[in-house]
Parts: sequence; C-alpha cells; structure tokens
Amino acid sequence: MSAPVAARRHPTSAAAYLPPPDGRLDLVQIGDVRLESGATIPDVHIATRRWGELSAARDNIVLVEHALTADSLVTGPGDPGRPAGWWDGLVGPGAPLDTDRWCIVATNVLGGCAGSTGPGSAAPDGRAWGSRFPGISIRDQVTAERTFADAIGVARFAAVVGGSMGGMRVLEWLVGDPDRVGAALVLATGARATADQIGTQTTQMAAITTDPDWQGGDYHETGRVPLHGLGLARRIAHLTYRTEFELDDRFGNAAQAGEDPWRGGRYAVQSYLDHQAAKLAARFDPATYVLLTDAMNRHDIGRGRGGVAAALADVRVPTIVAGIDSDRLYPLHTQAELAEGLPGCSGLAVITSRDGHDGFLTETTAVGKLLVETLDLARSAAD
Ligand SMILES: CC(=O)SCCNC(=O)CCNC(=O)[C@H](O)C(C)(C)COP(=O)(O)OP(=O)(O)OC[C@H]1O[C@@H](n2cnc3c(N)ncnc32)[C@H](O)[C@@H]1OP(=O)(O)O
Ligand SMILES: N[C@@H](CCO)C(=O)O
Repeated sequence: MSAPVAARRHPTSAAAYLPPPDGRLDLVQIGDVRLESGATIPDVHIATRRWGELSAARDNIVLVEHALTADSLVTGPGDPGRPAGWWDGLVGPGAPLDTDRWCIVATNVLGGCAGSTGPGSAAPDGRAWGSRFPGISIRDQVTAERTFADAIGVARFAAVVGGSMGGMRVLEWLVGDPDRVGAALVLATGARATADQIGTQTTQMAAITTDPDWQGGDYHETGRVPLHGLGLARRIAHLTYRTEFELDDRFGNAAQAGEDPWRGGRYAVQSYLDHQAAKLAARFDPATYVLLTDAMNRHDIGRGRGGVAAALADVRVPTIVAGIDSDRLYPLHTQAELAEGLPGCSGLAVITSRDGHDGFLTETTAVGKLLVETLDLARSAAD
C-alpha cells in the first residue's frame, strides 16, 4: 500500500532538512505523538513530498492537505498501480500552486496507509498495530503535522490549503495555531460533523467491520483483508460524493453494456460503483478507512473551545472559504457558517458544479483560481 522508503532520522539540525525535490516520497521520523484522548503513539513517521524550492527566508512553504482516501501525491504519475495525483495540473511551474515561486509540501495523514504511521504499520513489538492503534481526531492529525513542521524546521506556512477532510485540518491549523499560517483555503468542509455525515460514515464503517475478514481489526498478518466491506463502504460514500442529477444524466436506468439486469446482469451505475470500489480496494487499507472516517465523525472545531463560534472568532488569518453548490454531503450552509464566523474571511466563494462534493477534485479551473487568490493573500500578508 505504501512504497517502501527508508525512514529518515528525526533531523538534529532542523534548518538543514527538506524533503527531496520533484515529489519524491520520503519518510520523516517525528517521535511520539500525544493524542487528545491522552494516549500516545510512539515513534511516528510521516510520509511527505515536496515540489519547488525553499526560499532563503524559508517563508514560501504551502502545506497541501489531502482528503480521506488521497495522500501526499498531490501531483505526478505516482507509483505503479497507483492513481495519479489528486490535484494534477494545479501544481508546477506556472500552475496555480506555482513551483517557480512556492515550495509545495504535502504529508500523508497520521493513521494513513501511504507511508505515515497507521494501523497497518509495525507497532513497537514488530506486529501490525491493527486494533491496538488508538482512535484519533482531526486535531490529532494536525498535532502530528505540527510536530512534523517542527522536525523539518518550518516555523510558519505561507498558506495551508485543502478540501473535505483536508479542509478540516486547515481549520484545525487556523484555530489551534493561527500564528503559523499566513493564509488559508478551506474547501468543501464544515465546522463540525453533521448528523447526515456521521450517519453515512458510521454505515460505511459498519460495512467494513462486519466483513468476516475484519477479524476485529487484526487482519494485517492473516492474509485475509476485508476488501468486500471496503468496497461496500466506497459505494455508499461515492453516492454521497456525487449528485442525483449527474448520475441520472450519465447512467439513467440503462443496463451495463453487454449485461441484462433481468438475467443477473448489472445496471450501468452499478457497474460504475463496482469500478470505484475495486479501484479503492486495490490501493487502500480498510483499517485506515475506518480510523480516518471515525476521525471525521469526531470533527468539531469548537470542542473544548467554547463552541464553534467562539473557536472561530479569534482567527485573523486571511482565509478563503469555498463550497460547491451541488454538494449534498458538505452543503453550502456549512461553509456559510465558517465564512461568517472567521473574521479573516471576506465572504463565501461558490463553485458551480454538477459533481457534488467531488467538485473539489474535478473542478480544477475553479479550484485553481481559488488557490491563486489564496496565495495572493499570503503574499499580501507577508508584505
Ligand atoms: C486520485 C484519488 O483517488 S485520490 C482521492 C480522490 N478520490 C476520490 O475522491 C474518490 C472518489 N471520486 C472519484 O474516484 C472520482 O472518480 C474522481 C474525483 C477521482 C474523478 O472524477 P471523474 O473525473 O468525474 O471520474 P468518474 O467519477 O467519472 O470516474 C471515471 C471512472 O469510472 C469508470 N466508469 C465510467 N462508467 C463506468 C461504468 N458504467 N462501469 C464501470 N466503470 C465506469 C471510467 O472508466 C473511469 O475509470 P478510471 O478512473 O479507472 O479511468
Ligand atoms: N473523494 C474524496 C471524498 C472525501 O472527501 C476522497 O475519497 O478523498
């Protein structure tokens, strides 16, 4: 699931360290991470990639935050058998995340399965963590990122940007550590998990944990992996990522080519969902899916901070909040709450799309424009 890369030592001279160029995968050891729950994950490593060069003043780093099933591969062809970058076309010389000016850094989230420490990684006893991996929150993911930033000697990011679960981490940076963020793009996310999200997400988790191959979460060394459950979870999730109109326009009630639903064949939309399920099952660890989905269920920027409004009220960082007009999973009103509550936000940006929540991945022209505007804010903030 993750490319084998020798983990680097925690740098002793932080200022001397930077991940290798051109998006090559690297691992950084960041030490122990203490969680909101009070538990500690020992000896954590974080997978990272970098595009563009660091300025002499080390003030041009943009942190790009990935969503649930993506990873640090923001752009590029990827490793054999893996998909291309999830924001391909948005990073590079002259691209919205312009590597002639900015140094783009992405990490794989704590708990992930693309290089960072997660349930499939070896615990101190050498066996996979499996069910022993503690539950985490979005805030814990950002604690790991903060520790990573300390480890590589980054005092402040010029900007932090991301959508969906990535947007949740942007919010945790903004509220938890505003002095380390120059500007931000918060895309297709909300201040806290909604009942609708928790409902569909716990159903996805159940699809995995009721697969007989789940084995209580301790399947990594058994040769049996709950991929059937993962595929079901992805089908449910994918329906929430797209829209009724788009699916009906593309597939209607047509049969899949060469198949007859009256004789055991599939509908076209069924085949499409089968394909999405198979693609994820080929590259993703079910335990990471459960862990990160549960972290999204826990997402609440106001927890322990006097509620959402109080948490947002002190954030002066110049911020763009954007949503997609057809997003049924993270509806526009959830971004409107953020735009209204964040003093550094000048208003809600709306992306028009028929793709629903997935618009933050598919509407690259509109997203590119927002990224450029965010970096303009970062430049002004630095002046
Ligand atoms: C790169 C990553 O996955 S990182 C994390 C991002 N991933 C996600 O967000 C996952 C959820 N969303 C997706 O997977 C989406 O496909 C996106 C956002 C990646 C891309 O969206 P779109 O460009 O609109 O692609 P779309 O949803 O139409 O899917 C196209 C795929 O469906 C396949 N497909 C279309 N119709 C059918 C059908 N009737 N039967 C089977 N497969 C079908 C296409 O062949 C294509 O396959 P490929 O991706 O293997 O080339
Ligand atoms: N399509 C996104 C959805 C969650 O935002 C992903 O799978 O990462």
